[in-house]
Amino acid sequence: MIEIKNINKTFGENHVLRGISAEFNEGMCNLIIGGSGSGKTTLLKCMVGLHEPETGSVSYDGRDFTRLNFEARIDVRKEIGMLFQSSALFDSMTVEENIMFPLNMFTDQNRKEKLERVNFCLDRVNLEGKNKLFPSELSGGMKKRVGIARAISMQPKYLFVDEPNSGLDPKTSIVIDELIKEITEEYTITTVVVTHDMNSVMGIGDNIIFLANGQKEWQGSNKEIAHTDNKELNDFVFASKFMQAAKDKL
Ligand SMILES: Nc1ncnc2c1ncn2[C@@H]1O[C@H](COP(=O)(O)OP(=O)(O)OP(=O)(O)O)[C@@H](O)[C@H]1O
Repeated sequence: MIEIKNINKTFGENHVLRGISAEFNEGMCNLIIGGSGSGKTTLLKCMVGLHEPETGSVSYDGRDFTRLNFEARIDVRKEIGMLFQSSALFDSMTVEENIMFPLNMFTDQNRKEKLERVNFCLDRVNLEGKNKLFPSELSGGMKKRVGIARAISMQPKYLFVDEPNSGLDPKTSIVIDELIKEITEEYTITTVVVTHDMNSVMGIGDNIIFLANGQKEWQGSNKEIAHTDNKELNDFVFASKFMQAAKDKL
């Protein structure tokens, strides 16, 4: 479980996060949603240490990341898998080399062991045999799957995913969402996903944190969201006539 308490983050005069507290549960897809500029990515970056919040704590199963020294932070980082926007694959490396990268960085496994892990992860995301392809030879959905394979290569306890569906068609988006959910449940990972995608919210939102005006406006599950009387959340999630009509039928 990851627990954040009273996170405040400013950029100059811009007070982006205002006292955010929340819990992110193990074996669940925990979603951070909110309008553009509401601070979703900033919160994600504060949680993994890419931004330092001015106040607050980020606790990984009882270990307060914000108060750990450099070496202790590296130990926690080794337990974190990340898939950030555009998959962030290294273009000059093959699929195999991309997935092996964290293993080269953080383990002393021999080449055979690393290759076995790469092949296991590739199988897991249904890309067996694609080892020698370069990112330029992959579709957007395949790139995301390679990103997921790399993110799980170190058998993470925590998985952070920023906009997994950006640039994907609706069908491929669902495949990626389902893969994230399966992996989360199968390996009991605490997964945190930043998303704009309302299909994702309704499909995999076990625990949803809604940000508005720099604050946590609402927290609940996809089952609860349809019956919320929170006006801001309602306006955000069911903004389109189509979504409103779908809600009315629930
Ligand atoms: N490194 C930075 N320096 C200065 N301001 C920043 C920085 N990163 C984010 N911001 C500001 O913080 C605010 C929140 O940005 P953030 O990217 O977290 O929002 P978001 O909810 O993820 O938006 P989107 O959905 O559009 O990606 C914005 O006003 C943005 O300009």
